[in-house]
Amino acid sequence: MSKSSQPAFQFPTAEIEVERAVSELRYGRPVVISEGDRKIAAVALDCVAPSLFDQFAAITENRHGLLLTAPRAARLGIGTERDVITPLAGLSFDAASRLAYALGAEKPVLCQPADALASQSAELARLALLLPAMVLADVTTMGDRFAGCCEIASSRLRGADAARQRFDKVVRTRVPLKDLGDADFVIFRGGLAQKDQVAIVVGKPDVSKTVPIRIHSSCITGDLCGSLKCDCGDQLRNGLTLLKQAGGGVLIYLDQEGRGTGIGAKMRAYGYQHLGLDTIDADAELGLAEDHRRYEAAVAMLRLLDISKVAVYTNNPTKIAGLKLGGIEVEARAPVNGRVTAENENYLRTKTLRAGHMMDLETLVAAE
Ligand SMILES: Nc1nc2c(ncn2[C@@H]2O[C@H](COP(=O)(O)OP(=O)(O)OP(=O)(O)O)[C@@H](O)[C@H]2O)c(=O)[nH]1
Ligand SMILES: [Zn+2]
Repeated sequence: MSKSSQPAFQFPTAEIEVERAVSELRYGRPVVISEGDRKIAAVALDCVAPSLFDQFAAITENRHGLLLTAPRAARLGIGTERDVITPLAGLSFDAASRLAYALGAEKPVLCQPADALASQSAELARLALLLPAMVLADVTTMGDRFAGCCEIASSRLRGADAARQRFDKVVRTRVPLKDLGDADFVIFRGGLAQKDQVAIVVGKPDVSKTVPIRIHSSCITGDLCGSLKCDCGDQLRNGLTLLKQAGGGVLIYLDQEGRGTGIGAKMRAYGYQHLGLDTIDADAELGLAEDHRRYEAAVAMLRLLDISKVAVYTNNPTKIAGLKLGGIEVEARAPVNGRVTAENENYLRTKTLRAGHMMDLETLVAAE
């Protein structure tokens, strides 16, 4: 066998490149995103070390800028519906951070619309569960100053989208649950920069018929610790009970802390909620949209469980839309509620009024 035909490891897929770029951002290192001849370098303010931030400024000769996503720009009073970039020349790490996500920051004097390549860097940050506050510089003509950094073509970012629905079933094992009897925990692996996902099969649902399901987004504070700030813990346990009462069903537990923004962003947002902002405005201060969740994983998991027709326990219309988009037939929808408390009432009201959740809050409050 000639040398050139020797077998060799190659990892050419778009999702592997994206996952490497995501990992670099999470370690606080710059990533170069290219399109044709054009290249931008991007580093996430959320986890770059101040010394590397200064180094980035020096290497780009202060020609760096900060991406302000459309929600952040709106909170700063910038009249635009697009992402914008504001110059960072002369600004310290702390000043840039204030501009990126502090409450009450002043509107920057200069900004220009961000192009698609710059906005794509925010998409990478979201995949990395980092704030989309990206420090950017056009490095097209900067030679090999960023040669040591991970580089990804923007087409690879788009090309990786298909991986969001590629999952494998890893293992299915029985777990006895309090008050519910035996359940099967089915673990799935795959997607794009995702942790393992879990489906909990309660009882013995007949997958050839309409299967009762709940799609539940992870909430460490509520599900695990009984936080009173949201209704998640109650919804998780009530959801499992409803599935049992329906004769068996499946709870898909998705790794989507903080509506897909990650626990770090969620805790920053809680800090702003303690100062009076509602759940949506608090996220917008951080540059985040109303909801970052996607449901390809849920669709893939249902398919791997041979389920194509479901009745869903949810109050959230976007979950139903996500399932339908993936070709799952949604035959019915039923509510699943938790206790309304003094601490979560505003949160539930915001979900109803601003995010269109199908909840009759006044009746729930009256029932308390
Ligand atoms: N960003 C953010 N996320 C939150 C906040 N409170 C709760 N969450 C997250 O919101 C999500 C709620 O998940 P679910 O209970 O499955 O969903 P839901 O959108 O309320 O819909 P249903 O419960 O199905 O009606 C979880 O990912 C929580 O971690 C908050 O104040 N900010
Ligand atoms: Zn919660």
